[in-house]
Amino acid sequence: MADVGVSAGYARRIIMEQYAIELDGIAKSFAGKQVLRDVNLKIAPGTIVGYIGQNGAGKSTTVKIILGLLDQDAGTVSIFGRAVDRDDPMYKRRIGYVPEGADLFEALTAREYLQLVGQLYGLPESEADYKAQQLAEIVGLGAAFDRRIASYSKGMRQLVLIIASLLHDPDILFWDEPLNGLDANAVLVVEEILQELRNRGKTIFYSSHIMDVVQKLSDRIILLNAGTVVADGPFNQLAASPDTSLQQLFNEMTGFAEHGEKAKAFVDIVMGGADDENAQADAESDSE
Ligand SMILES: Nc1ncnc2c1ncn2[C@@H]1O[C@H](COP(=O)(O)OP(=O)(O)OP(=O)(O)O)[C@@H](O)[C@H]1O
Repeated sequence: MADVGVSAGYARRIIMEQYAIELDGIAKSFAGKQVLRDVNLKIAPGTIVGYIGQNGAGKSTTVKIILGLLDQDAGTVSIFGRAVDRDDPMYKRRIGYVPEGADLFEALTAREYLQLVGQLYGLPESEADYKAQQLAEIVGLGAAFDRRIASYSKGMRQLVLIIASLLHDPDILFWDEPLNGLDANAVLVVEEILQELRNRGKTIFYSSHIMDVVQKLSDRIILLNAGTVVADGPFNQLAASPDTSLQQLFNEMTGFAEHGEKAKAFVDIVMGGADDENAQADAESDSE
């Protein structure tokens, strides 16, 4: 029976790790304005979660609270069954983050930047360097690896951020608009990487405004509207019919149906009061 302790410990670990991310009653206000209200989520490991919502819905605020970058006003956050502790190195090592439009150190080369990031995550310099270079070569950054980031295009910078988020082999990834600036081929590679990571048990919390990609990639979609979760589930369970797109669902759930009218009013103003001219022309033809 010598192995009973090991088995019990293992079983306990499995139970503790039942959820990669758990939010319980999260609330947050800024200057009296409530941005998140009673957000409750339980996310199993090995899931791609598409976290969507209109501008200002509270997506980044949620992610910053999970990452320990912001304090919530109420509620608890647990990562693999442990309450968030920003001083706990285990916690940091299990998480990778691609922030939207992050500033990179322009004066550094990709090699120098990624070595630095790797070391911050506790990797030995030589290991960080070797791993970063291999990853860079696969995504087509090999030739530019020793060039300063200042000379990089938007898509190349995005690839550097993606590599930086993965160097330490985290278990949970927070990716905010990860496909920003990538060309069509790079998009395909990154989408495949995402699915491969999920297939190997990683949990991906994916925020994007590109609805067809979220629909295609996500195992579970969470729609936040004005700080409240208004839809949560696999897309095929949320959609009213097989013909419904996530874009339609999004418009419906966020109460937005006037995109056509808004576009027309906008272009009318761009073109110098076309409506006024049309109204005048109509009035003239009526009086004839
Ligand atoms: N540090 C802050 N101080 C004051 N208000 C803030 C702060 N951070 C966010 N907010 C406000 O909280 C609300 C939610 O912002 P958040 O960035 O979480 O939205 P989001 O869903 O990520 O939007 P987007 O899709 O535009 O990135 C917005 O009204 C924003 O102005």
